[in-house]
Amino acid sequence: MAPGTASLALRTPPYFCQTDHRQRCLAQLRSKVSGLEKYIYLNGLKERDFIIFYELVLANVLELIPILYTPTVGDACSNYSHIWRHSEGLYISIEHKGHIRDVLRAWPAGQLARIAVVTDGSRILGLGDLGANGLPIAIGKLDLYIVGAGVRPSTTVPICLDLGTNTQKFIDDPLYLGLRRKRPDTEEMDAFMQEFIDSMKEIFPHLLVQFEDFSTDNAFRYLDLFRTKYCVFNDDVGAVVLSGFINAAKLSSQAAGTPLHDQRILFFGAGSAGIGVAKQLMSFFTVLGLSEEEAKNRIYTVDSKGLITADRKGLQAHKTYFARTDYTGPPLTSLIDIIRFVKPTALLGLSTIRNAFTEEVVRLMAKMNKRPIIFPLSNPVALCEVDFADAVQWTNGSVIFASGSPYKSVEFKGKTYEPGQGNNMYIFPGLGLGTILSKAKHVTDSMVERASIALSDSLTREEKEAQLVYPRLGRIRDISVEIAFAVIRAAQKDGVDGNTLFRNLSDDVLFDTIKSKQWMPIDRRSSVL
Ligand SMILES: NC(=O)c1ccc[n+]([C@@H]2O[C@H](COP(=O)([O-])OP(=O)(O)OC[C@H]3O[C@@H](n4cnc5c(N)ncnc54)[C@H](O)[C@@H]3O)[C@@H](O)[C@H]2O)c1
Ligand SMILES: O=C(O)C[C@H](O)C(=O)O
Ligand SMILES: [Mg+2]
Repeated sequence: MAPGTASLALRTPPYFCQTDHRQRCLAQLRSKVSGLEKYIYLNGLKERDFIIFYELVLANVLELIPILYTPTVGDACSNYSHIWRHSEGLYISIEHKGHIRDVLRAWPAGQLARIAVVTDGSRILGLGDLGANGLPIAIGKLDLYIVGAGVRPSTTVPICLDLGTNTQKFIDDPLYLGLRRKRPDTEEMDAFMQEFIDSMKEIFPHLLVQFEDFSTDNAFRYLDLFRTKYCVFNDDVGAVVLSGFINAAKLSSQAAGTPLHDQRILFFGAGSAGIGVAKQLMSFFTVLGLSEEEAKNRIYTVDSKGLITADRKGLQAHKTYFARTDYTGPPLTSLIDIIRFVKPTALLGLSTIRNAFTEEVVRLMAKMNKRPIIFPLSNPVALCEVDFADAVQWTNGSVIFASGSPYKSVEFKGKTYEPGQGNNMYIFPGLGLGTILSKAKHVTDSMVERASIALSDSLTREEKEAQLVYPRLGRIRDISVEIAFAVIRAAQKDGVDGNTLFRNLSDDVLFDTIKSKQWMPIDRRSSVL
């Protein structure tokens, strides 16, 4: 026997079968009771055998995505310093300032890197400032790119910027993984971010950067500062809601017998997500022929102080655009009073306030609308504005519903109701794939908008008949191809595509080309580096 063979034979049981082992792993996973235990198991499996890991996720998308991603990833982030097992992403600390390049060089992907998700942990989902515990959100998003769009694992770079945290309990936690200091002031942070983005461009020249879960002001500021110079975007200020809203508005207008542009949208929550989504929804009206002013007039925003009006003192910059000038009375603070004033056809929640859409609120929406659109979009589930079963019951089944986090179907009066999931996970995988394949220099507004429209158009006839507003998640890979296709064509139209060869491809050939580029877990060379 050759040296070493005996020990190898001892390591692998003689009748070991890979297919059985997949089933074994699934059984082991399912034997775990809590979501967090399942997350830890999957995380270990990925480290041990990334092929089996991705095979299992691809074969069980509906069961496993909610563990790797929202909502369970929220628990993983909250507890990350305690459940940490091994290094799995890149930490860049504010103490690395001056030599960020060297830290980036240590990541093995180098020139092969195509996509990074970067968080500074300052607003993870609706869970607040989690500091260095934010890394799993970047990993979860990248798993969606891999599973949902077929991006090659070895080209992904999860990054957590460790700039300290303003959450004292983490600073006091002896197991906390990050820097024990408060976050820097704007000047120090801006200088760090500029060096970071310049270094990224130098070390990873072909990289698309997704900013994720930065606190509101920084989310807007860094996107504005960097988006024309680098290939960056932020999916939290974005597109998925437009897709679902287009389909929801068709159903609700049809039921009411009113024109589509009569929709009036009330945003409960006016942070980076609320205002970002509101801006994206402007195009719903402008493509119907309304002017910018008319479109803006159909959107109302609410924050913790009530309906946002232009006469409010000290209004934050990002809230001024939608501030109302048609209300000058005493501040309208109760959601019921606001709904009575606005008479919305659609109520969207991005407030992080659990159960903010009370029975009274939901019943009032149903009284005012034959088919009220209610989208409680705050993540994770524990912060969702209303549960699906309640929304169905309180509207007697008339609600058109989509939430940020997943809900199960419910039975009501002998009928099955299927919820929509208005989560940006439908958009960013395809948007990323299209951007990478077209080698786009920037992510333009129309690339994002086309991604959104492609998603709303992607419903099958059966899904339309079932009155869904989003396609079923099990089809995410095919949906991502449709989105990537639309994104590539939009990049070409805007002249930002670096891969000009795609311009000459017919639609059918481009479609097949995108499909052929999707990574499948059969290629062991594409290990998670
Ligand atoms: N579904 C999705 O795809 C998606 C995408 C992005 C963000 N989100 C979710 O949206 C939520 C908000 O994210 P963000 O970045 O805008 O957070 P944020 O903290 O910046 O904004 C929260 C907003 O809610 C308002 N608010 C807080 N308490 C309120 C109250 N009692 N009444 C009325 N308004 C109140 C705040 O004033 C603020 O305007 C998070 O839970 C996040 O997970 C969902
Ligand atoms: O991460 C998610 O589930 C969606 C979104 O990016 C969020 O911040 O809530
Ligand atoms: Mg996010």
